[in-house]
Amino acid sequence: MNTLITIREYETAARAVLDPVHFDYVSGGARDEVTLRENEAAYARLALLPRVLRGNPKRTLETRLLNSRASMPIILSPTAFHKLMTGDGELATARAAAAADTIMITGMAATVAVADVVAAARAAGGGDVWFQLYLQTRNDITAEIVSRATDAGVTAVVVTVDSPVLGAGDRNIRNGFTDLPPGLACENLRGLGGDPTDRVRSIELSAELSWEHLDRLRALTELPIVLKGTAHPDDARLGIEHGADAIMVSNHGGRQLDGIPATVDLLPDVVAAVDGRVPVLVDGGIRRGTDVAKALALGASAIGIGRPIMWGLAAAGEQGARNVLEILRSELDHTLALLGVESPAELGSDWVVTKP
Ligand SMILES: Cc1cc2nc3c(=O)[nH]c(=O)nc-3n(C[C@H](O)[C@H](O)[C@H](O)COP(=O)(O)O)c2cc1C
Ligand SMILES: CC(C)CC(=O)C(=O)O
Repeated sequence: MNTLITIREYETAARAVLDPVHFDYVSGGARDEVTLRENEAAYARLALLPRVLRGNPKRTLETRLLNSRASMPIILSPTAFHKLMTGDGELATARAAAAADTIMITGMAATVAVADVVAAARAAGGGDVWFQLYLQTRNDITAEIVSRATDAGVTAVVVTVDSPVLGAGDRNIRNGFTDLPPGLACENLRGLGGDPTDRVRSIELSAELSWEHLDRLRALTELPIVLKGTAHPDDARLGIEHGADAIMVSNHGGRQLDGIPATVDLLPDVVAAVDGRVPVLVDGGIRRGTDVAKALALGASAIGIGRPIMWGLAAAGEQGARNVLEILRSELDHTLALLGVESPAELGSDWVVTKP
């Protein structure tokens, strides 16, 4: 699959091989998909302003985030159900992330248990794994899930807070996609079902959750906590007050509230509110190295990609996910060269202009 040279081509390749129901699940968004389209369109509305003759022959993309390091500021956002894309599921993803020497955020809704994901990343030579959590209303269940992730060796917990209820994907409703096919399950919830006939517990999304639940999580783990899915600057501030060690600006790839702004448009106000106290990450709609550079210039310490990895996995398994990461790495490096900088840290808001 080395003939594929852009993320867009991976999307096309994924469409060609996947069951259309699963392609729609991955690629679709909520309702009219306004936010899904906006996430990408907003990057196109921003332009980059290069500087010239700066004598920067060497570049580095090396990034430090919380207690982790990555070879580049491009990490893997958490996405559910990788076994729908490729037989090895999250094991393939973990190997690809390790090969790229970057951070994989494995999901609570993974089809491979977190311990096996971390083991696969380690066996492939490294790459930190973070664990994405949906807070459960029952603290003992949250505690058990976090304890499994901690024992597995993850180095941060990413708490997704944009999902008091499940987003409404019209494509999924039309396709009748409600359940995983037989044989696949959310392995991180195995054995938590209580009822012996339902050994894999269902993921509970709840509108009952409040900042108190985050306080309880803060009390039960020493791992850094990343708050994922904040849009309002005041929620970023509140998150830090309640113990978050990083903020991830995300609209869940346009899969939750349709009509919420593009994440890159939300980013500057959140960065201002956070005021350097903790790192800010962003995901949604990033398909090119130039998009990565724009997000970094607007204050992100790193960016996450969701669908591109899924498309890579669908098109060519582990190798496809690796290629996706290498395409973005090489595009970002090339963009930095054209901008006249030697590292992401040099970028600031004066490198970006909004087109009229
Ligand atoms: C198929 C799919 C499944 C996802 N599952 C989760 C999940 O389980 N937990 C979560 O926090 N975010 C989930 N997300 C959202 C991603 O973490 C991320 O915010 C989003 O995909 C970024 O946008 P992008 O796909 O345009 O890169 C999912 C996204 C996709 C496309
Ligand atoms: C609720 C999860 C199981 C999946 C998810 O977050 C998504 O598909 O966007």
